[in-house]
Amino acid sequence: MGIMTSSTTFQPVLERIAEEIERTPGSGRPADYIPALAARDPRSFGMAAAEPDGTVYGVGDWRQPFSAQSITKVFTLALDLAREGDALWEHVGREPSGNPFNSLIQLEYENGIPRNPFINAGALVVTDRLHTRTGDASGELLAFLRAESGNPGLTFDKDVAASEAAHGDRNAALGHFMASYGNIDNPVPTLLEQYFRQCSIAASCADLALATSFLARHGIRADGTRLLTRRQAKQINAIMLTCGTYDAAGDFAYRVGLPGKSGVGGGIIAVVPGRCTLCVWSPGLDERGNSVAGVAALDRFTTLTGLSVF
Ligand SMILES: NC(=O)CC[C@H](N)C(=O)O
Repeated sequence: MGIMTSSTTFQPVLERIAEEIERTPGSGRPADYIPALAARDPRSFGMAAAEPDGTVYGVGDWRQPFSAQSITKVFTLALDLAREGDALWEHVGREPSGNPFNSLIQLEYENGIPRNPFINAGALVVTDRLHTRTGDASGELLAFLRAESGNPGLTFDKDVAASEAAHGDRNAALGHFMASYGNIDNPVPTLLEQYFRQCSIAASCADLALATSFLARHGIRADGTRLLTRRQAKQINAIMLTCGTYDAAGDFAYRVGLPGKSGVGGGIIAVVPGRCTLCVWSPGLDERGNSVAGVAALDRFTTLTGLSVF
């Protein structure tokens, strides 16, 4: 297959990738620290590509909802940045952490200011600030995802949220620790409830590829209104590239060459600015919490199409 031109449909390349993935034995394991996620079939695989005009292509389980988890951190960041602008960066950094997504270790050295908005500590800060500004951070997020995906049926998965809350000691520790530095406004239990609801949102590859399209459209929402300035959209894409897959961000950039964001539900979103967005889902994770087949599929996509930011 040659390098893609702007008029090419993405369907054949997605089909080819799905065939290749099917031929490679499934590897990785579903997240087991959130019991409700452990039950997923690691062989599930879906992939969608959305063009900026809303055309979506897909293969496999691309219409099956899965737990969005940390993918939602991209959207809460966008929603908060749109409201508060650069003041946010006094409360959370923009550097890769080089540590696992739920690590506590850097926080004390860095006085309760998390390295970036995509590790759990940073996402807690962003959700806290969005909650202060809107009174309902997770509700704001859900409304945004419904509007951008065009799917009014998107909803929270109460079982996943409850399962995570019941095993949420580490996120609670992060929240309380940052509160001790004055970097959390809301009561920590309120914040955790918001954060677990946020992570529990169930959505398909098609939904999430469409919901990410504002980043391919340089900040413009599905209805044509502007959420982010072009510069802010560029900034979020840059943070996805450097921090979106945690301590594997270097390897993800090396293999895939796109801004991306993973979640422990096995989903990964990625952006080809100006051209398309992608969402791939397969629940088997590597030891850093990224979908094994998902990264492989995105690697194949950029290799086969020649579409990457490099
Ligand atoms: N990497 C992830 O998807 C982590 C999100 C998960 N809800 C957690 O806080 O542990």
